[in-house]
Amino acid sequence: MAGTESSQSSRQSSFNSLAKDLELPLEQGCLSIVVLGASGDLAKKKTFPALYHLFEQGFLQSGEVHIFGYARSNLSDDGLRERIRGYLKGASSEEHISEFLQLIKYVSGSYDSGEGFDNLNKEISEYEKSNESGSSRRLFYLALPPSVYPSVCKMIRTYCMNPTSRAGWTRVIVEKPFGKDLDTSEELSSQLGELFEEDQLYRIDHYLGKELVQNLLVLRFANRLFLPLWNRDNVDNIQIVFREDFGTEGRGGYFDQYGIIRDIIQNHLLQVFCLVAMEKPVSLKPEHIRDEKVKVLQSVNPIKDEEVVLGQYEGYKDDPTVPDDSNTPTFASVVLRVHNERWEGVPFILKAGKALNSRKAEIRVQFKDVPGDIFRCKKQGRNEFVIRLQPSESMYMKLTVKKPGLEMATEQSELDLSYGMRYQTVKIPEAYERLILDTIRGDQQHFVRRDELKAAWQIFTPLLHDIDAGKLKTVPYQPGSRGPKEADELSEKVGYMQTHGYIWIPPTLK
Ligand SMILES: NC(=O)C1=CN([C@@H]2O[C@H](COP(=O)(O)OP(=O)(O)OC[C@H]3O[C@@H](n4cnc5c(N)ncnc54)[C@H](OP(=O)(O)O)[C@@H]3O)[C@@H](O)[C@H]2O)C=CC1
Ligand SMILES: O=C1O[C@H](COP(=O)(O)O)[C@@H](O)[C@H](O)[C@H]1O
Repeated sequence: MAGTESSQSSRQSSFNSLAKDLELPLEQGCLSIVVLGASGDLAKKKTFPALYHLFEQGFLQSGEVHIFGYARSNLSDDGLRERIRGYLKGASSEEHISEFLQLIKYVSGSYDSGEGFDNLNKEISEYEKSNESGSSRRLFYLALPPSVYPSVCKMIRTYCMNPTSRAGWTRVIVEKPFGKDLDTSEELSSQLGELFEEDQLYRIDHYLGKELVQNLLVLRFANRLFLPLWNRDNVDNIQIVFREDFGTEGRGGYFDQYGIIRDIIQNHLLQVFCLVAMEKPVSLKPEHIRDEKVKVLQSVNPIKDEEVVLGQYEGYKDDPTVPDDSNTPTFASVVLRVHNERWEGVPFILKAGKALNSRKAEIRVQFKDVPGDIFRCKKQGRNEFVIRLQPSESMYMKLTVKKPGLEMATEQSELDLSYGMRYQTVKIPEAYERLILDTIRGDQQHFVRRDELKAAWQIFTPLLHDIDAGKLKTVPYQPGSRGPKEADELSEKVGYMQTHGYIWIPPTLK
C-alpha cells in the first residue's frame, strides 16, 4: 500500500468531516470500478492513470477495490495492463504499479448484447462473493462514444446493478458531448433518465475538477475583499479564455462534427462562467450550488450575431477526414450578457481557439477606471484580477503602483500568488482523479445536473444552428497566431482595454 497509515487516517478523518457536512453516508465494502471503452484513448490517457493516482495515495485499497475493463477488442488481462502501464507515471516504484495493475481484469463483449454484460456481472459478483463484508458499490465509467450510451446504460440496468440484498449503490459516469443541441441532448437525457435516477448519473466536465476552478467559490465567498467588488458597479468586463497551441491533430473527423463551441465553450467555459457569475448558494450542498448555476444560466440573454467572431485556422481542411467545404469553427469568441441585478451591462467574453500561439486557460476580470483619477492612471491600464487555470496555476492582481525611484511616476505591477512558489511541496491533483473520487463519495457538486445541461444548450443552440446552416461564416487565421483580429476588435468594442507593454511572466517559468 502506498500511503502511510497516518496519512490515510488523516485523509479518512477529513473525509469523515466532509461527509458529515454534506450528509454523505460513510461506506465500506466491495468497490467495483468498471471502465467501459477500456481499449480507448480516454481510458488509457486519463481514466486508468487517475485510478492509479488514487490507489497510489491510498484512496483505493487493494482489499476493497477491483477494476474491470470492458470493450469489444480482443484483449487479455495482461494485454490491457501492458497497454496502460506506460501511462502510469507516479512517485512510486514499478512494484507498486504492478500491484495496481493486478487489480485490473479485462472482460470482452459488445455494447448492445446481453451476453457480454451478463459475463461482466458474473465477474463482479464473483469478486463480491469473495468479500462478503459491507456493501456492494458499482461504478461504471463510460469512456465511450456517446452514440452507444443508451444501449450500454440499458445493459447495465438489466444485468449489472448492485444486488438489492446488499447495501451499496450503482453509479454511472458519462463523458461529454451530451448531445449536439438542445433537442438531441434532451433526448439523451430522457433515455438515460428512464434507466437511472439523477443521483446515479454523474455527467463529467473535467474543467470542474481543476484546482483553480474548484477554488472559485472559496475565493468569491470566503473573502470579504471580493464581496463588494464583484458586480456591475466595479467590473467592466470579464474574459474566460481557452487557448491551445496545437490543432485538431488526428481528431479532425470527430471535431468537424462538433466545432469549438460544442467542444469547449458550451461546456468547459460555460461551467467556469457559472462559478464566476452565480449568486452565493445557500450552502455547499451540491443541489444548492447547482440551483444557483441554473439560475445564472437562465438569466443569460440570447446571443447577438454581431457579438460573435468565428475563425478557422488555415490548414485545418488538409486533414483528409475534414470536408473541403467545412465551415466548422476552430476558434470562437462569444459575448454573453447576464440580465440580472449584479451583471446587467457587463460583457462576459468567452473565447476558445485551437492552433493558437500559446496554451493557457484563464479568467480575466477587468475593473472599471478610477473616477477622478489624479494620477492619470488610465494610460497605465486598469486593475485586473487574473485567475490562471493552467498551466502554472496562479492568481494575480494587476495594480498601479508608484514606480520605485525619486520620480513620482506610476507603473503597472502585480500582487502575485503562484501555486508553484507558494505550495512547493503540494502535488496538484489531476481533474479526473478528483472527480472519480467525488463519484465514489457520492458528491455531485462538481457534476452537471440535467436542468443545468438543458439551460446550457438553450443558450447556444440558436447560434449553433445558424453556424450549421452557414448563416455565420468563419474567418481564416494563421496557425500559431492570436486568432482572427476581428476577435480582438470585438473585445475592444465591448469594453476590454488591453494594457500595452505589460506582460506578466509567472515566477515559476522564469
Ligand atoms: N480522448 C480524450 O482526450 C477525451 C475524450 N472525451 C470523451 O470520452 C469518450 C471516449 O473518448 P475516446 O476514448 O477518445 O474514444 P475512442 O474513440 O478511443 O473510443 C473508446 C472505445 O470505444 C469503442 N468504440 C469506438 N468507436 C465506437 C463505435 N462507433 N461504436 C462502438 N464502440 C466504439 C472502442 O473500443 P472497442 O472497439 O474495443 O469496443 C474504443 O476503444 C467520448 O465521449 C469523448 O468525447 C472527453 C474528453 C477528452
Ligand atoms: O474536452 C476537451 O478538452 C481538451 C482540453 O483539456 P485540458 O484539460 O487539456 O485543457 C481539448 O483538447 C479537447 O479538444 C476537448 O475535447
